[in-house]
Amino acid sequence: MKGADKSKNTDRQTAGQGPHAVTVRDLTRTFGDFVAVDHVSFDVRKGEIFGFLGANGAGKTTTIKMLTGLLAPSSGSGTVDGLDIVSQRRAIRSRIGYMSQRFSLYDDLKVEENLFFFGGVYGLNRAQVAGRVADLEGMLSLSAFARRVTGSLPPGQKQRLALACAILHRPAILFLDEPTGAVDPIARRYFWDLISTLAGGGTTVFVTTHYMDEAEYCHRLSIMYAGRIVEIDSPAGIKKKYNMASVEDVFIHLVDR
Ligand SMILES: Nc1ncnc2c1ncn2[C@@H]1O[C@H](COP(=O)(O)OP(=O)(O)OP(=O)(O)O)[C@@H](O)[C@H]1O
Repeated sequence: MKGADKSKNTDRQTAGQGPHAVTVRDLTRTFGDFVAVDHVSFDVRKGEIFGFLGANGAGKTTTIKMLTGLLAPSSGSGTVDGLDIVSQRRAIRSRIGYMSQRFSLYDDLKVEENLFFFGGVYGLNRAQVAGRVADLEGMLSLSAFARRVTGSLPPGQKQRLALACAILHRPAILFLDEPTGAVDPIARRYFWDLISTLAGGGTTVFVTTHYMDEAEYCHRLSIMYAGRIVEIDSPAGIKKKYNMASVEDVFIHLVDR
């Protein structure tokens, strides 16, 4: 595997050092008496692949919703690409890409129609979308199935299309919420090559996953438990600290309470 070669993790720990793509301080979100995200603080470096891990219900999606302007924090603060997550929510939307396991594509539209639709949502005209799709051809090979109806595509191709739609407007930060949940191991591995290529080009990638082999491809990991971040470091640093052979072992040690 070229892009996502685990042996490159050491180099990646220094990737994107400098100004932060995301900063979060004491970010908290309650639903009634329930504290879903509890005084969370962290920074994500520009160009970093930041893995945001946690068991079901740990508070990952709630955190992402606050960072992407979909949910107001109860308290605390944060910036995304230098913009305030409370007062500059609208401006943040044009700087970020978002893709989830559900892919959010229109199944009844052709592939190219989905691209033009999402390009339009991001303010691109047809010529700009066509130009960007041509630029992405080498990476995503969309032309082979551009005229097919999206609903008829196998999951791996749908995933590539969803990624293309999320990066048409060249976002500075790409949020991926369990992006590989629906695809087979070959498509997952291919997808991580794409993620590495994007990060190599300077895009910051903020990704949640339940696959611990994927966690190993990230520059740094945050592990969340019951609304709090209980560990944050590189995969190598985390394994060394707990003297364990895999991120999965550390993850289970930290969240299986
Ligand atoms: N709108 C809401 N109202 C009440 N509780 C909520 C709401 N949204 C989330 N929660 C609760 O907050 C907690 C955190 O949910 P969240 O979806 O952020 O977890 P997660 O880490 O993303 O989990 P998963 O891996 O299952 O996606 C859960 O207990 C969830 O039930």
